[in-house]
Amino acid sequence: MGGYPSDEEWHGHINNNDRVLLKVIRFSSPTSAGAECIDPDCTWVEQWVHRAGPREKIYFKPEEVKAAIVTCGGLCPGLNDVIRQVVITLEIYGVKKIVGIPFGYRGFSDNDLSEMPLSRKVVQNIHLSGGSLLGVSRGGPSVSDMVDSMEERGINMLFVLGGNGTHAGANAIHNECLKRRLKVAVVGVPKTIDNDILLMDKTFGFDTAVEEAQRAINSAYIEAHSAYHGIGIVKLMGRSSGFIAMHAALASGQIDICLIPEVPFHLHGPHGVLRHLKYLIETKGSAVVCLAEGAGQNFLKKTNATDASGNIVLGDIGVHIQQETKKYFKEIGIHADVKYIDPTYMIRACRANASDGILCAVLGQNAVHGAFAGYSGITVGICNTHYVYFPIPEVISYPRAVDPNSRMWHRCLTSTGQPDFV
Ligand SMILES: Nc1ncnc2c1ncn2[C@@H]1O[C@H](COP(=O)(O)OP(=O)(O)O)[C@@H](O)[C@H]1O
Ligand SMILES: O=P(O)(O)OC[C@H]1O[C@](O)(COP(=O)(O)O)[C@@H](O)[C@@H]1O
Ligand SMILES: [Mg+2]
Repeated sequence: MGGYPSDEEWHGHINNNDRVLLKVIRFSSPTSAGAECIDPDCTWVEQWVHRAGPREKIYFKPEEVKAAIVTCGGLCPGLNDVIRQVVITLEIYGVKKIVGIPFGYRGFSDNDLSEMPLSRKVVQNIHLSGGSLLGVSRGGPSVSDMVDSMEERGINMLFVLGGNGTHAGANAIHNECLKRRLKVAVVGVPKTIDNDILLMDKTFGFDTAVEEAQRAINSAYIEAHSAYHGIGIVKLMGRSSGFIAMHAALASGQIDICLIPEVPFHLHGPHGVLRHLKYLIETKGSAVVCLAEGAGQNFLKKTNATDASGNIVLGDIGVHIQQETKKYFKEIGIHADVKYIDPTYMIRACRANASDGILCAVLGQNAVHGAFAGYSGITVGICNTHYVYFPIPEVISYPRAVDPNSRMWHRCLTSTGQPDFV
């Protein structure tokens, strides 16, 4: 009757052969919306990944583990939640030596930066604020220098929180450890506010970003709607993919034009954005535009500048569209009150919302389970609502992008009512 089940009845461990399907729709025809078929019969191809979670047999003795956590790239809501959960889970396994590497990969080589001892006490409340307790950075030392540093410090478990670039680094560290025959587990937790990592339902921080983006959109809407012929332009993050812009446009229901890097558009001409803005001003009296920062880069002068990680430094498309809009309305002799909002760093610095908080907690726990299971060169994620381990190279082979033929983009177009701008 009730009570706690005995150990024999408590099936709390994940079997090493448990699998999660990558694709769960059996398309009946290549003409079905969103169909991905290898032949006209849409033959079923089973693709799967390992299920994440605690294993009965563990590969490391907790007392022999020195675990390190590093956070790299740009900020993203939820970094502290993941750090916190990794530390707490490591302690539950019995690990005593847990450290944070300060300021991303740079912390491995910069002698002025000492590692930060971590414990439940240190991390207990860190999720209550945004940012990263450990700090972040772009660029940093060579892979062999990082592995030298890990050897010197005796680190045999490394948890790497970051995006595509960070994961390329993590995979290179994993390969270097293999080459040196080091018994080290390198486990990633994908951090990308842009949601541009392949095969995952979503990455942590994305939900929060969309929620915060909506606030900026709402302000732009109120400004535009309250002004005579008001036009609000909101720039959102998304270097190469427009997920935040697309989702925020859909969520807010206040966007008339959504521009993303994946979908080319004209500004001028009969089918251009500006002509549609004129139509909106004439028919609705105001308009709100949201755009991902990587959209319309073809309109801006290329500088060939890169940041310390090698990412191309983008021009400000928001400012460009604001200027072109002002010029256009002046030329056609129609009054327009154009306001531009760039909330990007305000969005990125937020603490995670409840849904991301839960995702971060589960990912953090599963990262530790994965390392103890003996996996390395893997990253944790959510796939078709189940938590899984992905091989790193599979998820970073190219950045995930919005498919302009996808149902989600068409849902967004239905919501905004915008035409094609080409
Ligand atoms: N191809 C790569 N191989 C190894 N390390 C990389 C690679 N690309 C980026 N990095 C390193 O990963 C870290 C984060 O990369 P960055 O592109 O800034 O952010 P993100 O991981 O969010 O994409 C930086 O320290 C950078 O030097
Ligand atoms: O100003 P920073 O720190 O270079 O960050 C800006 C970039 O950060 C991003 O949000 C993505 O950062 P990550 O690649 O680190 O996830 C981009 O959309 C944006 O271009
Ligand atoms: Mg990157």
